[in-house]
Amino acid sequence: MRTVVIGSGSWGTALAQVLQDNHQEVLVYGVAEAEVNDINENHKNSKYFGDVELNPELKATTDIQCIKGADIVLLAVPTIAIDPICHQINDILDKKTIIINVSKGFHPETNERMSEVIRRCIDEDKLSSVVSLIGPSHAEEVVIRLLTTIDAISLNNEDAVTVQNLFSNQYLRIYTGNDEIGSELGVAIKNVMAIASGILSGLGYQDNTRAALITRGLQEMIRYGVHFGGQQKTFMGLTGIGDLIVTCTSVHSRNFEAGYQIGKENSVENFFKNNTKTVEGVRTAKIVHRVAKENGIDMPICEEVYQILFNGKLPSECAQDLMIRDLKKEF
Ligand SMILES: NC(=O)C1=CN([C@@H]2O[C@H](COP(=O)(O)OP(=O)(O)OC[C@H]3O[C@@H](n4cnc5c(N)ncnc54)[C@H](OP(=O)(O)O)[C@@H]3O)[C@@H](O)[C@H]2O)C=CC1
Ligand SMILES: O=C(CO)COP(=O)(O)O
Repeated sequence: MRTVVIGSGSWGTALAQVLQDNHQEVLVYGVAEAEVNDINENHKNSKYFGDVELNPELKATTDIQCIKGADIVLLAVPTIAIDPICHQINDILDKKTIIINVSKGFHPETNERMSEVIRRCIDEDKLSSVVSLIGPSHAEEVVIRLLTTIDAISLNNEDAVTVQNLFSNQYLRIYTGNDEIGSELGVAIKNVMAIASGILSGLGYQDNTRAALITRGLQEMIRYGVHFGGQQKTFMGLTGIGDLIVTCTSVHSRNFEAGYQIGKENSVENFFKNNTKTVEGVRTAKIVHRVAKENGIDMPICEEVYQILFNGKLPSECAQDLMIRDLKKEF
């Protein structure tokens, strides 16, 4: 099977290398010539991985026409680029293709999940199915082949199994699942929790606070996910608690890192002035705020993150406000 990975950033490069390690036919398409040249000539993607040596067989191109005839197209671009990229590739695809989504978040205007965006933008006769390859996985660790487990989630079990078999190896183990709603909502909302976790660390709170955040954050994810048709058990799996733990506790997480800076400075100003990284939780916080309000879903942690990011509320005040809410039963 021939796979094209769209996006020469961190996750696209790491996942393409998995396929190359598995001796599959794979090519990376990137818009950034510097990243493409770095992969082809130096066998590195220095912008994201410094001196890490990539599999020397891995190749990249800036020619989008390379998707012609591909059996699988893996989209490894930020959520904001999924809609335009799908429209662009829809004009080029010439046969039924499995589209793999790895992005975590929502469409910025329509609030759609990523699988919904892809199904809307790709013609039915060019789409076998959407498979979301998601779970607890920092590219920085996968690229150096540290043991990782994630899910291939799809409404089409056969395609999920195909993706499972293509990507699984000694360092990456793929499970399959079909709860698209629960899984995609879980991996999106955990980014907001990772920002919250970073903020709390930046403010100086320690282990007790982080455990509280992860546990109560999971309850918010379940409340939101079940409201929209996700299965509660999904949130106990890799795309729920698994991804929540890895992003709320890791120095690799850009969402955690953003939150840490905001907490440390007790202000969002410098983050918004200087950030150039993909921090998906920021847009997700805005969407969750809006959708939760419209649907009467209680999301106190997400709401405080929204107030910090978009309403100028002080992080220190938000942390205190969460503690002095009306007392209640845990479940
Ligand atoms: N990194 C990780 O560990 C993981 C990331 N993810 C998710 O994967 C998604 C992609 O993130 P990630 O790889 O980390 O992001 P990066 O910022 O590392 O890379 C994004 C890449 O997409 C490129 N890009 C942006 N817009 C377009 C476009 N319209 N067409 C083609 N390429 C484009 C960027 O190019 P340029 O450099 O020119 O901007 C860059 O090469 C996110 O939703 C993230 O949440 C999921 C799991 C793990
Ligand atoms: O989704 C991720 C790990 O599973 C990556 O997290 P960040 O986007 O916060 O870096």
